[in-house]
Amino acid sequence: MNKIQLKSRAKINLSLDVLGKRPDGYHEVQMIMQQIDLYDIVTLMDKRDTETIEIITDCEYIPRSNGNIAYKAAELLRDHFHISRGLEIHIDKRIPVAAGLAGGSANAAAVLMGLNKLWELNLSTEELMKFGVKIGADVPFCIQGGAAVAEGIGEKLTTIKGLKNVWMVIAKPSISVSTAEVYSRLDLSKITNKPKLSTLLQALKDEDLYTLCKNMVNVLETITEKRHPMIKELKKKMVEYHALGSMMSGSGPTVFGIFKKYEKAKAAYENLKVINKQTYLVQSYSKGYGDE
Ligand SMILES: C[C@@](CO)(OP(=O)(O)O)[C@H](O)COP(=O)(O)OP(=O)(O)OC[C@H]1O[C@@H](n2ccc(N)nc2=O)[C@H](O)[C@@H]1O
Ligand SMILES: Nc1ncnc2c1ncn2[C@@H]1O[C@H](COP(=O)(O)OP(=O)(O)O)[C@@H](O)[C@H]1O
Repeated sequence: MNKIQLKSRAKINLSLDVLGKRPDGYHEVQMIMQQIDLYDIVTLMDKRDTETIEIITDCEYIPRSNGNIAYKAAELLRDHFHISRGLEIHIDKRIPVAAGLAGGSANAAAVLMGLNKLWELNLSTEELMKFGVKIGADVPFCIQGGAAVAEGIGEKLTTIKGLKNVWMVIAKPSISVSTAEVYSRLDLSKITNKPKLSTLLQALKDEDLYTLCKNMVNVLETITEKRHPMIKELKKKMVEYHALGSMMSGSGPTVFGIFKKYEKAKAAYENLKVINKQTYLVQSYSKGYGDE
């Protein structure tokens, strides 16, 4: 095999709580992660006439050098296993960049999963996830896929029953947010509204979208919202267009709305697209990765 193609899916956070700060600067989190069917296409091509790793993409917002996290993922495996072959990584970007949707982490996860096959490394999912966390806190979840409670810095995962084929509208305002900056602005002593994990997990088990939507909380939301009032406006609009609930994903600025019926989601999508260009109509995704 000398070529492999994977869908590299985005995630949203159905809840996000920050429990503390570690000595290394990272934060202890507790969050519900849910993959969605919004994806980049990552193609890996084995190159035997060179030893270089090359990123090929039309997207002007991501690095083509070793600053690209997909490059870092390939470099990590190549150096660890002393692989003396080259690689082309083609990234067809559809997930908005720096959005709180883990697009970069999903690309890195796809590279690790793909190279495991292309270079016949025979690593288990757990082993791939250990390499993944060296690249980014969200990478292990992107390898596992589906839905999970993520703890630690995001790498300790418990698989849960997530949302099955639920319609959502995803709206990314045309502003970029730095995850590191959002975490650094968070004052742990000032968090008043925290998500109730057990209530949310029960709602997911019961497929009770109303209770889920009523109880979704992201403690990073107020931080990003303060700088970008557009987030609050988008959430308000989502609800006006009949979303059962709406929240910011991750460190933002993307806002998602959850809908009971496709028709309502479609109407909200059509309306929001007029005022916010990067708007998507998608379903939640409940399976893991695979060659596609
Ligand atoms: C907020 C979340 C929620 O899913 O997602 P995004 O908004 O990035 O999608 C994650 O916690 C982001 O994970 P990820 O984006 O992979 O983080 P990394 O690249 O490892 O770290 C970027 C920076 O964020 C901060 N960081 C990240 C994770 C964490 N648990 N605590 C932190 O303090 C650190 O300052 C770190 O330098
Ligand atoms: N393959 C990649 N895809 C997306 N962003 C990348 C990639 N490699 C590096 N980056 C950089 O990582 C940062 C965060 O990107 P991304 O993963 O899309 O956002 P988030 O962590 O908010 O979900 C951006 O500034 C981007 O330039």
